[in-house]
Amino acid sequence: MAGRDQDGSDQSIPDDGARSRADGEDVGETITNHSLREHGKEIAEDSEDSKHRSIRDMLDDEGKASVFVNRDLVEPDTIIDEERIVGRDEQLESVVSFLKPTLQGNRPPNMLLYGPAGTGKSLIIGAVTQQIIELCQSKGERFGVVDINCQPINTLDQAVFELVQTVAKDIGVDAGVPETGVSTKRKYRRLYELINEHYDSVIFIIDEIDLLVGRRASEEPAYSKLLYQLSRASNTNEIEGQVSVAALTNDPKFMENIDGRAESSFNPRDIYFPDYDANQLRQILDNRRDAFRDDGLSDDVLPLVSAFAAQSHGDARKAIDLFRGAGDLADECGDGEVREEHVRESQEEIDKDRSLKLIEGLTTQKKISLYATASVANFSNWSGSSVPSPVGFKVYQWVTDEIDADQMTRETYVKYVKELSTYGLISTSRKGRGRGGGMYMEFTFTGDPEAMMNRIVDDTRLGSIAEQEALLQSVVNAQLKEFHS
Ligand SMILES: Nc1ncnc2c1ncn2[C@@H]1O[C@H](COP(=O)(O)OP(=O)(O)OP(=O)(O)O)[C@@H](O)[C@H]1O
Repeated sequence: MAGRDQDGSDQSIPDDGARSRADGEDVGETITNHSLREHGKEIAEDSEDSKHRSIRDMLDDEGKASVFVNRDLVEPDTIIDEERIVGRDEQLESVVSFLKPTLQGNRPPNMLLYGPAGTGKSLIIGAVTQQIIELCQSKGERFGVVDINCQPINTLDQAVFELVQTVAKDIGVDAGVPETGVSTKRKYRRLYELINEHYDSVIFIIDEIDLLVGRRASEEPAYSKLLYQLSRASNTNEIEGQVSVAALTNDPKFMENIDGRAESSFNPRDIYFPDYDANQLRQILDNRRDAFRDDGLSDDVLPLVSAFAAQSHGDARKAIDLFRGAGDLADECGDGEVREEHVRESQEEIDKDRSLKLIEGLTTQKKISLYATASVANFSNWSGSSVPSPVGFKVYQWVTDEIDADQMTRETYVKYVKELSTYGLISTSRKGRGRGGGMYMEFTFTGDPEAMMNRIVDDTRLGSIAEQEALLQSVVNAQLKEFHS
């Protein structure tokens, strides 16, 4: 399997010649159930003293030193130094030039930072705003950075409350409004009050903005209302200092779905974050190499981790997770050095874990929602395999009828499927059906939808549906045809 090869260098993943951990060095003699029982008896008969010794022995046994000397550096949320940032000069320069007016007391423009997952959007805006905070502090000015992620948030009201809480936490005061039982208007008022009391100027950073859709599909999306309110708060004097809003999204078409009124008040400067090629990923990892002991990494580890990550759409977060995972595995095995086999095994674990753990933990209704959605992606005769939510919902209704299961509303179905984007199994975007046609969500699977269907079937009573594959396929395509006509 070859990785992306933009400059002709070899980024392919070498064949798996590595031994698995189980057939590696001495793993001890095989212990049968019988010998275990016997062994257990002996232990029970042993004195407290010997038990104590063996625990102490275990605790005292330092084994081989950890491969890490600074594991924090490969934690996804660590704020890294500027020198470790790779390949984002253009984006850094744009964000700096847009936010510079703040330092002169002028209003910076709003911004839309967009691009695939793990491409440094949060990192860049975080790095620049951090410097502005420090520069403002040195001049005795207070620059507030109010940063929220919309992934776990469902409604506008929750988003405004989250903003209040974030500000209150930053300045060390009580939120001053309850989460429920008061109007959204009152929460906005409290937000503005806190900001006016404590900051001279403020930037709102709204991550994963496109996921803040709100509950009702027929209404203006919650993100549109939020952007409208925040970006006009300065013009209406609700916030006295300078205000800027930075929205972060994976959806390149985000602006197509926002309301005209919000579009004109938000009116952002765009900054695009393309995905990384294997060389950039390698450089990103190389700049964090000091997370490991000098002799803690074998030579083939860095190229292999970056080649795997380049295959996962050039996502730096995945590269860093794999780097850390391989190190953890080497530590668990007490190997003292990260080697190719740790990377491969860790990658397998990541792949297996992601979907399996997730599916195991889902409720039946969520499994049915996922199954119906995956079947649309899998059986679609239409170009592309993205799933319009109205089609996914119709197929979900068909499946629930067939297996005689409870049926949720379309809103609940959409909410369930949207949740899966948290795990990177699905990406979501909001689409319009043209003038007067309303909005809908579109789901795209990042992995193989068929593999996902098989896993769900293993685990639920959906087996009877799987046996009617041809019928399901025709239901899917009939619904798609109706939707597209
Ligand atoms: N150019 C880079 N140089 C060094 N590290 C990077 C770079 N880009 C991303 N990273 C690291 O990758 C991880 C993910 O980056 P970040 O959170 O900024 O991505 P994002 O584009 O905001 O992703 P998402 O859309 O999923 O929120 C972080 O740990 C970050 O430090």
